[in-house]
Amino acid sequence: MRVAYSVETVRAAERALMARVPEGALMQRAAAGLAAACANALGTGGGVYAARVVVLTGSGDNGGDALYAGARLARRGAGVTAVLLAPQKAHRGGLAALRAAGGRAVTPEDVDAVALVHRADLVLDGIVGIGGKGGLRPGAVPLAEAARASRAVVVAVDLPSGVDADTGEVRGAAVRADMTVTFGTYKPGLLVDPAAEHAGALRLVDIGLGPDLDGTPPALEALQHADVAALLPVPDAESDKYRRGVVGVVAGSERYPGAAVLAVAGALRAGAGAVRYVGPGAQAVLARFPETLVSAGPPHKAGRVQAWVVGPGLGDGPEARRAVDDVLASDVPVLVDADGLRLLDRDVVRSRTAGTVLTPHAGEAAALLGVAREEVEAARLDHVRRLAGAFGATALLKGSTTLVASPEPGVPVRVNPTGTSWLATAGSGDVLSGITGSLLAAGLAPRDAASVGAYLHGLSARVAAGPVGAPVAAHDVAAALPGAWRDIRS
Ligand SMILES: NC(=O)C1=CN([C@@H]2O[C@H](COP(=O)(O)OP(=O)(O)OC[C@H]3O[C@@H](n4cnc5c(N)ncnc54)[C@H](OP(=O)(O)O)[C@@H]3O)[C@@H](O)[C@H]2O)[C@@H](O)CC1
Ligand SMILES: Nc1ncnc2c1ncn2[C@@H]1O[C@H](COP(=O)(O)OP(=O)(O)O)[C@@H](O)[C@H]1O
Ligand SMILES: [K+]
Repeated sequence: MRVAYSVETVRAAERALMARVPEGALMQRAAAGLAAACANALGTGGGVYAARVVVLTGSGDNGGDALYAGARLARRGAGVTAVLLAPQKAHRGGLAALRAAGGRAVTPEDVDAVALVHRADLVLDGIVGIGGKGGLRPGAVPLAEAARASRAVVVAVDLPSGVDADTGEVRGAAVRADMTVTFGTYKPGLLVDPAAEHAGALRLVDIGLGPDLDGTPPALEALQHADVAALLPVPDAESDKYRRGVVGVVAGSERYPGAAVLAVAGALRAGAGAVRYVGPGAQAVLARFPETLVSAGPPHKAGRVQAWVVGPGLGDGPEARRAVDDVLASDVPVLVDADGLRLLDRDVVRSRTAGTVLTPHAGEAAALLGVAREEVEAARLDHVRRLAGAFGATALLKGSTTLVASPEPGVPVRVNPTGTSWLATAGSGDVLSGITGSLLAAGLAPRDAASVGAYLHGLSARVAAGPVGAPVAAHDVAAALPGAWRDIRS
């Protein structure tokens, strides 16, 4: 499991650890790891010796880390120039170390710092770290832009400056890095868009914070293969189709029978023993998947299921509304997606005794919360938590980083690491509903079903897109599910 802690927790752990280690030790650990990562990055170009390194230096310890790392690179023969954005407040020890190693320090008033950045092989972004508030200040903006436009490798120190460490929001200008070297633990902003997009590849440097973080719940978790393998419902000798779970799918309409086919396609390959389909798309479903158990009539007359999926392609007529109400009145877990989300009654969801999973994209989440879509996209973490709290349900917010929040406060939000933008294709959300519903029917808790569902879905899309990447259609994602399972279990 990859985890990320809030700034408050990081600060508390740092204080506890600092009391036990010599002064400055943590910064030296950070700088050593940072310099090694930079040397590595330069190694793939011309190497450290004679490389042109520019250190963008702010007023705090983030700049201190960058200056000490610059000193280490200077000792190995790099030409290192620190551009001091707040000369009076630049980290004294770091500055002295850089100068002693043969590096120099300048200010944007003395030199054309933008030109320096343009000529650099590597730019270290030590403007601001976890002490930052808001976007970059005006003086730093041209330098960040120059770094992006140059052919230099841009390495962010702890965080890309200008992004919010706790929320993943980017309110204003921010550095765009090729790589972020972060210390002690991941910060939520490194894993959640839009901030995560600014971070590039992530490297975590161990500075010994682990024991002081243990015992505090992280803000975010990202499942990895081993975690998912332990949660996948694998049949054993005692299993039969009913014990593996039956998932009911209420999806599709005369107008959109394809949504039914795609949701069933996901459900059939995600672990339940059988799939029941209820709705007007039965013919299309059976033509594609003869193993589906179809029925006409209301969902509650369809026979026993262990979980329902309701909503994809359902439309919003009276039949659709009745189907949503019927399913929500059941005492088994229910996943509500797409059109189903428009037909929801918040109080009905809140009063359910079995689990409910809501799977909106940003636009649907915005409608459920009564805010603008752009606000949801800008502050995904905040809105997925609000959605879960408001509906007393597990919320899975789809998009560039898919997030899963539980209604209980204090439970870490799960962020899906397997997503790929090849998934941005019509109908792929229907497949995700089927997968996640199937996992619910197989007995996974709502939060696990949603996060394992998103993981399998993203991985299947990657498998389908292939190592180089190529367009995939939603049914390709469903067809690639067995490959993703095998990859996780091997
Ligand atoms: N935690 C750990 O275990 C370890 C942490 N370590 C390192 O320390 C870093 C945190 O250092 P920190 O506390 O000195 O804060 P930091 O981010 O340098 O900001 C300082 C000042 O910047 C300013 N400022 C604010 N917003 C701004 C903006 N948008 N744009 C520009 N400037 C802005 C504001 O000062 P002001 O100018 O307002 O006086 C603020 O006070 C951390 O990220 C990591 O790199 C490691 O050494 C090892 C162990
Ligand atoms: N830029 C992106 N990067 C990664 N995944 C994405 C991106 N855009 C969309 N997705 C994923 O694609 C799926 C689209 O689902 P949805 O919006 O419901 O579409 P549809 O209704 O057409 O099925 C979701 O799983 C979502 O997380
Ligand atoms: K930084």
